Amino acid sequence: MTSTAIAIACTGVSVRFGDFVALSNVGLDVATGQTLALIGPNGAGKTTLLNALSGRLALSGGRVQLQGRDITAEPIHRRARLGLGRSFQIINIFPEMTVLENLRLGAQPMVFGLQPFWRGVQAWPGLEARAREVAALVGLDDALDMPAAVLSHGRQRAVELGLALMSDPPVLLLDEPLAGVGQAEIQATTALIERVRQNRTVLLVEHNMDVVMRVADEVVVMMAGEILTRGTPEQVRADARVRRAYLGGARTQPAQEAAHA
Ligand SMILES: Nc1ncnc2c1ncn2[C@@H]1O[C@H](COP(=O)(O)OP(=O)(O)OP(=O)(O)O)[C@@H](O)[C@H]1O
Repeated sequence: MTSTAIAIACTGVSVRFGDFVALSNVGLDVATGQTLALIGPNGAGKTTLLNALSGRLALSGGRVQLQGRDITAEPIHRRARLGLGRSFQIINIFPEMTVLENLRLGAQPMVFGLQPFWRGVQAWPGLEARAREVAALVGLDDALDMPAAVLSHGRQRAVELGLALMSDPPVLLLDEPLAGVGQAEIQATTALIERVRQNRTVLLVEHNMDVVMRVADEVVVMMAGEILTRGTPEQVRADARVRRAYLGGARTQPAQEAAHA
């Protein structure tokens, strides 16, 4: 496999918060076009890994590569400009602004550095058309002028996803896109994730196993800041160590058992 066949990768990544080791020597690669799900008990380090990849956290050690290019030293906005998109576990939109206004803000990474900052994102010529295109993709074309606050939780999730899609990133990190979405909207939000993953590489953190099994090509299991195992959804589901990791809880299970099992 050439380096460009890997969309995003990290090697030897460690992250510490004071004395606490949140990630320990994590290596991961996601093939171009693949949807890889990252699962593991609470506190395993999944969000921390997304933060390490997207540049929100300083690494204590290790390297990150995007499409064959070392981006370890690049700040968040540069990574975004290079094609790395991100959505958040906690919905990160402006509730009082309309769907269209929110989506326009998602174009920021495309505009950043291309024109003087005082002209702002509103002056970008393709903005309106792109916002409408994305709204249609995420099923919000009927809600463009509504304030985000009046939408259901599932549709607010769609706005959040839409923001990340405005720059059409080839590589997308999704942090629990179903968090807080009620049972009635799980199907629609899952269908949206399936649509969004077409023609791009996705690294998805998700607790809903049915959804993981449905959308992921492969699954990586994390525990206590390390990678426990990786395999197809079926392989991971059948893995006794994975069941033990979940039953044992986040940081109560010794990492050594997993590593040497
Ligand atoms: N900024 C921080 N300062 C101190 N500790 C942190 C910080 N961020 C995360 N942690 C700790 O690092 C560990 C990993 O957290 P992380 O959020 O990455 O876990 P997670 O696998 O995403 O869990 P969840 O499934 O609950 O979202 C946890 O013990 C958490 O308390």
